[in-house]
Amino acid sequence: MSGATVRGLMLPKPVTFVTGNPKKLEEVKAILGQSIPFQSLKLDLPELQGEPEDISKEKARLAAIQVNGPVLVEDTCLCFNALKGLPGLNNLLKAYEDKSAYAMCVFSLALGPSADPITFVGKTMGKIGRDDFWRGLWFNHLVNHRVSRWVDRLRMACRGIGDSQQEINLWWFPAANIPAAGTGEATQGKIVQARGPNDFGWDPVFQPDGYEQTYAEMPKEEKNKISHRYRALALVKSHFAEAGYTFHPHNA
Ligand SMILES: O=c1nc[nH]c2c1ncn2[C@H]1C[C@H](O)[C@@H](COP(=O)(O)OP(=O)(O)OP(=O)(O)O)O1
Ligand SMILES: [Mg+2]
Repeated sequence: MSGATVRGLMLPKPVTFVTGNPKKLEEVKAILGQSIPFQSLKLDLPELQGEPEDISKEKARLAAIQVNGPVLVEDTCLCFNALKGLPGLNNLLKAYEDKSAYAMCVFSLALGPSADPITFVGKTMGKIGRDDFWRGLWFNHLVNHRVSRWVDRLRMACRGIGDSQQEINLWWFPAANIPAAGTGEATQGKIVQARGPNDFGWDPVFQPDGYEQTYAEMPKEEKNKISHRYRALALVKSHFAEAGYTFHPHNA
């Protein structure tokens, strides 16, 4: 977390949580409850290349300009510990053995269009797939010319389902540039057996430590008690409690 905190600062209006993802919004509502007054807005913000914290901050800057007021945004990724750096053959083979991973959520709060965003990071450790569910590596040679340029952390996204309803395609993308499905810009993919409802990203393939269930198999309330999003929002809440922001009475 960075940036000076001014106690009791009056914000011109309630915070706007900006996202294009309705499932995220659902969770943020459930986790925040009445603790922070916020409204939501669906905007498709461009995601620039870089480290997750920088991507998140940049999203906040762009959102605060559009909203012209205080905004909260988040950027989420699922990261394989074995895939630090590029998923070359060696790292992919390592990932076959070491399925440990973490889900990470980076919230950024920008108090206004010219404010420096403050970030809050939450991580939940776990693993991807389970030995008996692991279907093997799937090398796909849509290798992208950009990968050689971007020796950068890769992000994983989930694009639809595999050959059967029970399988999930996970793809690695350079940095933040997760393209629309079917544009052929992925680097490599993997097929993992899905467990649980398949309606929110990689939830059916991420199993948090200490659980036998994937996020998707857990009751929503349970995920919301241990998730990367929950942990990041706990920091956002304490920031609001410490800062004691007030809201302009005419716009609240
Ligand atoms: O708790 C989660 N459980 C499972 N999957 C998740 C979760 N949270 C994000 N995801 C997925 C959505 C997207 O495929 C990727 C990150 O994308 P990310 O850019 O952060 O979100 P987004 O583009 O869907 O919405 P936004 O408008 O807030 O940027 O991971
Ligand atoms: Mg996005």
